[in-house]
Amino acid sequence: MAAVRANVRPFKTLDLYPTRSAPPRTCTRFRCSVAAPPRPRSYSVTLLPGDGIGPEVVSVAKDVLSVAGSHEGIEFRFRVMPIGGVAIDSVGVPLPEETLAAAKESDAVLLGAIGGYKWDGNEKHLKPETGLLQLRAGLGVFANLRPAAVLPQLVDSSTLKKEVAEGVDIMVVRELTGGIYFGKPRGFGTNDKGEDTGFNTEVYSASEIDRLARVAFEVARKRRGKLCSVDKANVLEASMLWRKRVTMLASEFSDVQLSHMYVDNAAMQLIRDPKQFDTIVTNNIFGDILSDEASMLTGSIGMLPSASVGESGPGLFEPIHGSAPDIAGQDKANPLATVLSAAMLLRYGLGEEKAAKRIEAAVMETLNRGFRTGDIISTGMTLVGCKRMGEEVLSSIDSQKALTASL
Ligand SMILES: NC(=O)c1ccc[n+]([C@@H]2O[C@H](COP(=O)([O-])OP(=O)(O)OC[C@H]3O[C@@H](n4cnc5c(N)ncnc54)[C@H](O)[C@@H]3O)[C@@H](O)[C@H]2O)c1
Ligand SMILES: CC(C)[C@H](C(=O)O)[C@@H](O)C(=O)O
Ligand SMILES: [Mg+2]
Repeated sequence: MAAVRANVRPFKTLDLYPTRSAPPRTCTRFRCSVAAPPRPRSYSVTLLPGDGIGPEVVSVAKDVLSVAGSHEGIEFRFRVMPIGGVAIDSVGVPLPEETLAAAKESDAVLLGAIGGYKWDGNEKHLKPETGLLQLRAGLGVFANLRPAAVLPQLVDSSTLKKEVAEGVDIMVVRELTGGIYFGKPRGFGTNDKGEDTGFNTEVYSASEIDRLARVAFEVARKRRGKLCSVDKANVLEASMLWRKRVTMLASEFSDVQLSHMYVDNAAMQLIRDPKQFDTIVTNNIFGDILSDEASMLTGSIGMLPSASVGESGPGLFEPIHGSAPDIAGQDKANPLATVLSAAMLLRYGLGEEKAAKRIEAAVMETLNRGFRTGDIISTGMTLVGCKRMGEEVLSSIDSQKALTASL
């Protein structure tokens, strides 16, 4: 494994849709041409179920990974580690050293969700969310890809009119390890009137913007060639630099059509006419908010996967939703965001395109067969829980296999 880690991994081409071209065996994303090392067929995956619905959805995704992998001759070595609230309760910190070490040593990391009411009042360093931010920073996964595509089967689950929602296919490229989430100074203080204050700092360096923008241009190039950079450059200095750097980089990507939009307008345009967007690139906090908004175009936040990647090392794959404490432990969670994150893990984390496609096709087939969790239910469909949805995806994988065998 050490030899693999010393090289750029073969994984991360940025074609996020299964119907498009297969990934090359060299890394194009960062303009390097290092030959891909021989591809192992046995992978270590660190599972971080976390809190709330996290364990429920990760359990389904683990089974789906195992079965899809077995059909493609892939074996997984899973290691389950604590993060978030469960880690605080068991070892006193939201990201135990052992968890970060295991994640770094593995080939890919799959996370469920963290957080819950129980820990909401904790000090910052003892919040589950702090553990997640430490994990992202520790893995150096600065580029967070959040695809929001309206599947034909779920057009009626969108809260928007059919003609507005149909055909939406957006990729949000969110900066993940900088900006106001990590900027200093931050903290609590007192102003000159003796009032309590709380403060954070939105700060970006040119190199942080450049590396993320390059990923976004490459994503856009492989999609429909349109990149919209979302900022607040009419007010914020960090956004002014953001816009300047993104504009400068555009000359390296003359085949990509770059536009800029203020974030308040972008929030409105996403609802007014979402089909105008192809790829969106934005900072950490705007990306957090806009991707939740974009998820609702597709019917439910329970459908949206994500992949977070850095320049080297394992990627982090997680649904964009949280721990959903309101439905945790009730077998009501939609596991498909995590199942689709597992597909992204195979494609972008491990370069296992066929297995990724197998999972995505099984999800489509399961929806075609009418199975829906409560968040995406519509008239005439069959309401199922989290576990049953997982079983139906597994059965769809097996029926694909049977079909292939009979051809
Ligand atoms: N990456 C993460 O781990 C992550 C992301 C967001 C929020 N959180 C944490 O999760 C906790 C709850 O946050 P929140 O309520 O603002 O957001 P949330 O995403 O957990 O839930 C928002 C709403 O969406 C629903 N929902 C979310 N995922 C679903 C799924 N898979 N299937 C069906 N319905 C689903 C929930 O039931 C809830 O009504 C907080 O502690 C927050 O910090 C964690
Ligand atoms: C839980 C929180 C730290 C996290 C974020 O803000 O990045 C979440 O909202 C997400 O979208 O993954
Ligand atoms: Mg979020």
